Amino acid sequence: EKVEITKEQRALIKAILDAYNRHQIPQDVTKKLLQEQYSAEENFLLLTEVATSQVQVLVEFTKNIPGFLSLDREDQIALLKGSAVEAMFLRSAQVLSKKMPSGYTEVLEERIRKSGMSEEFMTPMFNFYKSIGELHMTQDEQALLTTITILTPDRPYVKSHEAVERLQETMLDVLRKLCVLQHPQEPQYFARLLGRLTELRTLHHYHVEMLTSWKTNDHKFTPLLCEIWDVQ
Ligand SMILES: CC(C)c1onc(-c2c(Cl)cccc2Cl)c1COc1ccc2c(ccn2Cc2cccc(C(=O)O)c2)c1
Repeated sequence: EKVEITKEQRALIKAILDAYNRHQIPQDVTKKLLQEQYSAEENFLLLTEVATSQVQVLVEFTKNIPGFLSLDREDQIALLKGSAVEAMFLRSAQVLSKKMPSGYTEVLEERIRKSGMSEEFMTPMFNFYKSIGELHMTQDEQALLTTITILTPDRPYVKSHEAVERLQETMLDVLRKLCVLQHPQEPQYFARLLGRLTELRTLHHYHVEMLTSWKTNDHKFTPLLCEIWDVQ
């Protein structure tokens, strides 16, 4: 049947895309990534700074998702805590799969590879980066997929499951239409995007172990990361 995006859905896409593009990591953080010397300690410190800055960017983005601020306050926190890692894996995949002229992505990738993370997490992480890169998502698809990840109703401690589900379904409907209209030659494209969300959950589980192994090697996190990731 003829798929068409309504006026309201176009407004929704615009609001989310504007929010997604407005929030970038501050220049001084990304400049450091290019300039500082290489060592496991320095790489870990820089990535901690990037992650902390990314969480702040994520909070601002989430506040601009239409309907999010109308959710129960405690549910807003539960959704942010539950989705932060997945949203950051998605964001890092989107950034790393873009070949930047400054050689920025290579530097970033190098620092991740040499940040004291064990091999067993490296492989699935870089496979994920590759699988996201192969999708060649448009900006609005990336922004909507991040929004859908944040609005996942079955995160721990979410009380009004239905309210979150309704909001997520609104976004899923828009993304489905976008995929049909923007990838007409790939009828399974939408399903492939949703398959990435499943992969994100696996990475989320790996991440909990990554944090534990960094903790045991006496690595320090910032207060914001400790709060959002329940690290003591
Ligand atoms: C605490 C720290 C060592 C850490 O623990 N787990 C991860 C971690 C890791 Cl190691 C991978 C994926 C997710 C997380 Cl939380 C990290 C490093 O976190 C990040 C977070 C975001 C990242 C990166 C790398 C790239 N990005 C995206 C990015 C970088 C620069 C600019 C912008 C932008 O939007 O302008 C976006 C690392």
